[in-house]
Amino acid sequence: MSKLEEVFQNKTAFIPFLVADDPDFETTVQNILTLAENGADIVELGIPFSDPVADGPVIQAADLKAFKAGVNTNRVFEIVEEVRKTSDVPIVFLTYLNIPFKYGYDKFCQRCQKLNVSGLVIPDCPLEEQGEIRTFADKYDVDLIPLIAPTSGDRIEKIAANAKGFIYVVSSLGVTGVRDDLAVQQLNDTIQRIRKVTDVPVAIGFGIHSPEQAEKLATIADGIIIGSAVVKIVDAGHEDLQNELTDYVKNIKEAISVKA
Ligand SMILES: O=P(O)(O)OC[C@@H](O)[C@@H](O)c1c[nH]c2ccccc12
Repeated sequence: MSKLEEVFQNKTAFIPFLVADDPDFETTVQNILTLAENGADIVELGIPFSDPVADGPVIQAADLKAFKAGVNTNRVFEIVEEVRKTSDVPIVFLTYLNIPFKYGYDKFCQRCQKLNVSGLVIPDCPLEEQGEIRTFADKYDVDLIPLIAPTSGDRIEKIAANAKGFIYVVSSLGVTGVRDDLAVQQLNDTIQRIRKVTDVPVAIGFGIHSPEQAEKLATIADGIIIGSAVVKIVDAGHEDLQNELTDYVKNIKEAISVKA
């Protein structure tokens, strides 16, 4: 069982998402630590990319802030390095394929291993195109987290059977961002198909923001991923940001712990 898979043992994992360097280096480090200390089981850290095709307005705006702050891949690794001085919280990167490609797959995955970054979510890299990066991800024990979308159809079993770490089930079509109407029954059907071919944990993301939604989804999934709603709190930039994040994580954590 991979390190990430172990995180899901006996609990529903909460996986909040942040954009690295939004709005700056220090705040990102502090935000990760606050999320970790108050219940985040895995932190998904986005490496900003200039053409984030799967991202909605909230995350795109956060990416722009990070670019203004001067973000680049090395700096994202330095953020993790800083976090590692005080925290072992599991971290996965969300990034588009061009970022590790330009950095060099070997060097990128090696640095992930060194900093204990356990997985990569790469929305523009379908299973069929993983070839090259997979060689290095395997070499350095970094899990490539596959995405399964409502459009995955016949490919669900094949994607699931090849998965390590966890499987990211995308709740709805379109781009990232808060939604009120999630098709729980349809998601459950997808998850049942996945469970027939693998024991790898399944986490749901896209559109989730409220404790009520999280609670409902926790009855069918092993993990809950929340991005835009967390990024919105960060980008409001209130002085008591750390308290706001703390309250948010605690509420979600509590909601998903009362699993039926
Ligand atoms: O923002 P949302 O709707 O809560 O969705 C999660 C999400 O932000 C995070 O996992 C993510 C950020 N960018 C992505 C691109 C593709 C898939 C997933 C993501």
